[in-house]
Amino acid sequence: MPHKSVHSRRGLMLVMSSPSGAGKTTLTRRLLEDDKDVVMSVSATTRPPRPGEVDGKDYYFVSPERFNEMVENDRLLEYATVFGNKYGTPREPVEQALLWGRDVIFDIDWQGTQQLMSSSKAIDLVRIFILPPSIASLESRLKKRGQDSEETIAGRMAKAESEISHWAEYDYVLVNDDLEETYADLKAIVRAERYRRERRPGMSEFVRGLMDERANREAE
Ligand SMILES: Nc1ncnc2c1ncn2[C@@H]1O[C@H](COP(=O)(O)OP(=O)(O)OP(=O)(O)O)[C@@H](O)[C@H]1O
Ligand SMILES: Nc1nc2c(ncn2[C@@H]2O[C@H](COP(=O)(O)O)[C@@H](O)[C@H]2O)c(=O)[nH]1
Repeated sequence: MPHKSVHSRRGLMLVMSSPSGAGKTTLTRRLLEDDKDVVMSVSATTRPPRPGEVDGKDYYFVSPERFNEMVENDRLLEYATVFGNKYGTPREPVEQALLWGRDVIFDIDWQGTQQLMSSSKAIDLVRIFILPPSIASLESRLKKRGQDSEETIAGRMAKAESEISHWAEYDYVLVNDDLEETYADLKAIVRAERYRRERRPGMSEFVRGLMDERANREAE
């Protein structure tokens, strides 16, 4: 049986971005249900909760004053203003999860992704951009979701083009037409990324073991 070092690996930072309504939350939730090695980075936000959203699970819903405090105390890995509200990634839970070799998934916008890229964490990042099959479907998904006012939906649709313009800054681009197909593609990406050589710190030790074994056999 191979030594356990062969299985040790650095956790991934799996970043999901898209225009609002393309489906990143849906895909993220499915992955979290299916794969116990993946944990969610729960963001802090000044936006009010949507019906059914739970504090501490979907977001940490905080006041603008509390958010500013988090920024000043360097408690956020990245933060940005999106659709008029502030959003940010609490630093400590992410660092803790990566230390334990878990993968962390982030539902953040392009500004946050750029900030993570310019930090020391860049080598751990896997950036995935989700596109809708059409602009009409984006709008109908936001309407069908039924959680935002018409005004909010109009605001998000108005920003869709500028969000989409960042697609080329990502490692992978998925067009979320058929949900089952997109989800299968997402799982394939995660599976492959876990095998990247630079994420497998135990591999050198394992290979040294193979060499030693070969030398020992030759000596016998
Ligand atoms: N492939 C799909 N086909 C049809 N509907 C979909 C598909 N993927 C997601 N949806 C639906 O579209 C709506 C928007 O999806 P979701 O909330 O995941 O988007 P989002 O990108 O996270 O948006 P936001 O940035 O506003 O949080 C949801 O009601 C979801 O069920
Ligand atoms: N830069 C960051 N962007 C974030 C974070 N959490 C969420 N988001 C992005 O905001 C919009 C709107 O989200 P919604 O829940 O109000 O629909 C969406 O693009 C998210 O990806 C964050 O911590 N940092």
